[in-house]
Amino acid sequence: MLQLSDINVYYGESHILRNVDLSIEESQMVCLIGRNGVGKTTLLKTIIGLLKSRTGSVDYNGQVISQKTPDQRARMGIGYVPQGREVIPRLTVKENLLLGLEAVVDKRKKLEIPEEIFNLFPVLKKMLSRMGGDLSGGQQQQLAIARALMGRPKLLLLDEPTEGIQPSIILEIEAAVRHIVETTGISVLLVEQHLHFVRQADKYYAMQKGGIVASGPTHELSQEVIQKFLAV
Ligand SMILES: Nc1ncnc2c1ncn2[C@@H]1O[C@H](COP(=O)(O)OP(=O)(O)OP(=O)(O)O)[C@@H](O)[C@H]1O
Repeated sequence: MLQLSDINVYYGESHILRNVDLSIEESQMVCLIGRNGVGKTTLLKTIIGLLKSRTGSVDYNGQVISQKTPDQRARMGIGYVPQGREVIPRLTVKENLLLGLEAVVDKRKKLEIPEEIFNLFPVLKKMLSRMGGDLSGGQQQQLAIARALMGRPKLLLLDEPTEGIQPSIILEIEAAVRHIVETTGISVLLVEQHLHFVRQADKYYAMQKGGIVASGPTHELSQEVIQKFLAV
């Protein structure tokens, strides 16, 4: 469903991503690991079209999308939950969720929240009229993922969804993401530092200095790779 080939990305003259090849299949959960500053967020931003690659191509569902804008890519089904979540603090939970409908192309779309969203994140149902900014970090993360799902993505990109979140909520988010992959056919590309969450993925890619230096099924993650590329 997604194929990156020979991706090279620069910030000005700084060469950030180097010859990156990466692929994700339908209904697959893939995890990207690596230390701070190696280029993981840059890679996600390249997939959604916020950054352009100088070489290579981004193929999505059999189509080259390298020239498509971020909003076109969102409408094609690429959902993105940025690091830091970007919940709108002065909108209610409901209003934040409805914003996710922007990515839906169907003109008959209804301004309502499907029950599946609340099955995944029950806490949101009780909080619909609360301001986004009044939610805890963990609740905001759940809201941010739910908002992305409102856009009915086929591929969901999650940038460090457990950063700064308490352990019990991390487990809830993990379970919800795994459930999404298993029941909806959505593919997930996850940037993550927690080993337990990483292990939920089917496949991993490890990055160092802007390049992919190791990859494979997560059940084959060696102690050496874990120590080299993960904080925990
Ligand atoms: N807007 C920018 N302008 C210039 N350089 C940038 C910019 N954003 C990031 N960088 C640099 O690009 C490199 C990769 O950053 P990136 O955010 O992709 O790393 P990361 O692996 O996601 O790290 P983290 O886990 O800390 O978010 C870093 O050296 C960073 O300093």
